[in-house]
Amino acid sequence: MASTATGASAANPSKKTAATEDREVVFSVRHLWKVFGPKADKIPDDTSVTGLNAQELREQTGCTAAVRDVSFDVHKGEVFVVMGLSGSGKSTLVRCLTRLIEPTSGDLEMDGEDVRAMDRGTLRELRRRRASMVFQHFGLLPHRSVVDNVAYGLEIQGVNKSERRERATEMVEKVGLGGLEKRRPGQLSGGQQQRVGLARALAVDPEVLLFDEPFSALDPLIRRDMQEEVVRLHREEGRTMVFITHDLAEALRLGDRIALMRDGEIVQLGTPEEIVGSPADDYVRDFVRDVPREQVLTVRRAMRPVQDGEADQGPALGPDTLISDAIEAVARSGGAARVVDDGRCLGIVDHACLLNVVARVDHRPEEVAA
Ligand SMILES: Nc1ncnc2c1ncn2[C@@H]1O[C@H](COP(=O)(O)OP(=O)(O)OP(=O)(O)O)[C@@H](O)[C@H]1O
Repeated sequence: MASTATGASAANPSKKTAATEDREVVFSVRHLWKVFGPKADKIPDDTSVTGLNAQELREQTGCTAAVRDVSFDVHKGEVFVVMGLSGSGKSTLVRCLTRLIEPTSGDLEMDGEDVRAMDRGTLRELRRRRASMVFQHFGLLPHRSVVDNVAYGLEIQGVNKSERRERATEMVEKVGLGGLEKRRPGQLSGGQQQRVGLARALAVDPEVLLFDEPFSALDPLIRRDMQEEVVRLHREEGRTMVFITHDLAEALRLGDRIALMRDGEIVQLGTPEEIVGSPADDYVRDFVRDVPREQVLTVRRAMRPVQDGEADQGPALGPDTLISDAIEAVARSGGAARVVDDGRCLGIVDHACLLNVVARVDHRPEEVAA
């Protein structure tokens, strides 16, 4: 299946999607392939093998298509999450964006520039200044202090000492490590070390931050802390982020949009609400089966048409109100609530529609009655 940027479910486009569609494109990826193995470059154009599944392809050609005909855009200011099980192609895909791994075929642009045509010098600059990677193993220099580790990227850029000190100190402060500037990495906890890695990536003020499973080695509480840190930084700075994870809860918490990968393909690309509320196939449905829907889906998905006399009664909720909050509002008022946008009543949520969403009954109450 060719994966496209329009792979997002159109059934119930949320506001988030509408907003991101108007945005500037940072990365544009079209029909991207990365094939490992003998004569890899022949695979993408060979229609006698492109239809094979991963195992058949391996058996017949000795090749692995880690990324397989993938197309999508990353919009300015969004958190774009690449999610999938181990071996689904997440790291390969994200490394292809800055050619840390060389794509086999396809088109790849950053800010409208052809990344595949860039020479080594331009690429180096792109990785240093425009698209910084934050790794799981953050690669801190053990004999340098926190602040010198953070300043390292600036040093490579040739920024003078006093300026890099100043910027590094500011970043250390920003990620909540104020007071620990002089410590060495070995004197920090795992979470603190990860913050140093994050501060180092931020110090060069890149247009995009690329995160490769940065928090997977952290214990759950610290991990949650770091996720909140990323959300906070994103909210404050609006920086574009591409975030790899195999953890669905992390993807749902952080992502404006999520690309769900399987065997090198994007099986669905959409907002958390689209992925959870309208899974593209049984694989995705199974993937999201245990997600508490009321904490991801909004009243847009639950509401029913307004009937006579309902448009000005009951509590008013915005269309992006989570089902869990709507349940509370409806329970408190004892009756139905209105979904109101810009003073216009879009629909009604009552006990039955809210229960239907939680119970995964997708038809509307009036259809049940009919
Ligand atoms: N250098 C390589 N040579 C051959 N095959 C490779 C190479 N790198 C990755 N692969 C294969 O490509 C596929 C995708 O790997 P990739 O590391 O991108 O997956 P991932 O989703 O990031 O996995 P994980 O979550 O375990 O890091 C896997 O089948 C992997 O074995």
